[in-house]
Amino acid sequence: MIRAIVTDIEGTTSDIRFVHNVLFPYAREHLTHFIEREQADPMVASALAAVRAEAERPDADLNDLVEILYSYMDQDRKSTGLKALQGMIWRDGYLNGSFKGHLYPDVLPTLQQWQQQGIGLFVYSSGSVAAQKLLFGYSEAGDITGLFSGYFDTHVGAKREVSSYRNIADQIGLPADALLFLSDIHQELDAAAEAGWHTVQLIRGEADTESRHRQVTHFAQINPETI
Ligand SMILES: CSCCC(=O)C(=O)COP(=O)(O)O
Ligand SMILES: [Mg+2]
Repeated sequence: MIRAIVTDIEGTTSDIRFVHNVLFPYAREHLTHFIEREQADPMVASALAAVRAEAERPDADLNDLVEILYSYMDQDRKSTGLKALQGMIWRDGYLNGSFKGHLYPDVLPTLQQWQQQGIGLFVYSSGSVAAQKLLFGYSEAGDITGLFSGYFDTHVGAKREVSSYRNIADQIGLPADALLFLSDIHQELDAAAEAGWHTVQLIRGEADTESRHRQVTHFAQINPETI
């Protein structure tokens, strides 16, 4: 029996184009000024230290860090330091009304239904937990963070690693076969399935012919009671 559902964001609850055409360019545009302005903030300093460590460039100055971060953004590298900084930059964009978090229309009513059924709801994204809370806190449907019991980011591990799903199951405190992971990326679902989770793939765009996971186009097609 499914007792908790963990959902990806990009391509699952929200349009990949919102992330790639709105969020990522906003972070890119404001990165240099943000780092110059906020470098003394302990959370910014900690994220910059993480980037120096990841790049194995302990002596990198601000110019070097901007160059490294631009290259990570070009590669869409799921760097924990970059993701922390992007989340902090997006905060300004949400607060000043530059954008709201995109949600597919089927997402909110189905999450509400699952919550009423007593199913725990969680998020797992490469975006930082702070960025996840912003997207759902300033979503097109208003603040829906109350639906979620917890959030996970790359601090538990990368999304294609089996150990990440074991870590999440430990933190939620449920056995793997009581957990359902929703994602658009079959490699992430492969890792979750190897950890013993149930999986469903969201196909919001083109079909994925390489996938061995059950595929749906909307959340409303998923009935946790029959999984
Ligand atoms: C919190 S929305 C931004 C998501 C993000 O930054 C990202 O890189 C999405 O990556 P994912 O592995 O979750 O598809
Ligand atoms: Mg995704």
